[in-house]
Amino acid sequence: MQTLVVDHPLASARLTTMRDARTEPSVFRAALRELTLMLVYEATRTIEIEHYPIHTPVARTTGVRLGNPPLLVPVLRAGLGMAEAAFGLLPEASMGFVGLARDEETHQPRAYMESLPENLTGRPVFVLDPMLATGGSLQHCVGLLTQRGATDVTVICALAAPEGLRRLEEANLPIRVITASIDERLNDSAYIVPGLGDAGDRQFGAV
Ligand SMILES: O=P(O)(O)OC[C@H]1O[C@H](OP(=O)(O)OP(=O)(O)O)[C@H](O)[C@@H]1O
Ligand SMILES: O=c1cc[nH]c(=O)[nH]1
Ligand SMILES: [Mg+2]
Repeated sequence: MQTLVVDHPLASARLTTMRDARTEPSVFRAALRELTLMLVYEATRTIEIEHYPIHTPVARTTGVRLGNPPLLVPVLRAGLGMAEAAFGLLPEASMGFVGLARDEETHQPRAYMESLPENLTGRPVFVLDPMLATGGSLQHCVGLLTQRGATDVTVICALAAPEGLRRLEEANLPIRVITASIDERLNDSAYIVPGLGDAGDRQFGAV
């Protein structure tokens, strides 16, 4: 499994805003949107392109467009805060949705929503979720994608825990992970340390 840490100063500054417990939800959402732009920019560096002829006002030249736009899959709720930014950079993309909520006691993901194309053979997929903690939620989500034939999955997250990365690595999934930070560890409640708390609650309020 390939893991890319985007440790750009602008990314680190947005992440710091998100980590700070004093940050208001509206500011947290803006920082996540801007961080997502940077992560998606890196994720698309090697995306398939095709060349085609165009005319500028001055001359003929060769242009570039995406050859095989990805399916974007935000993981609800917290991944919703990344959806608009990713779609903005990739207007040619389509979007599917997966809803998962982690049980507070067992830390296992409970699936409550799934809206995905039947066949993902040959289609790149970008999964959007700010948090990779135990890795259970993303392992479940990637499982839904590989069952449909996906073999090229990029997981884009703001923060990852070493434990979750290890779990995904051991599951031998066809994925690469792009994140702004690999934090220290998980605590006894399976929260990332130092982390940023509950990414869903920080954006939308506690439910
Ligand atoms: O790696 P894991 O241990 O599975 O934890 C990560 C998951 O936890 C958070 O979602 P949560 O379950 O809190 O749902 P929410 O987005 O509705 O808050 C987060 O957005 C991930 O989906
Ligand atoms: O630290 C964590 C772990 C799981 N989910 C979150 O939102 N935050
Ligand atoms: Mg949550």
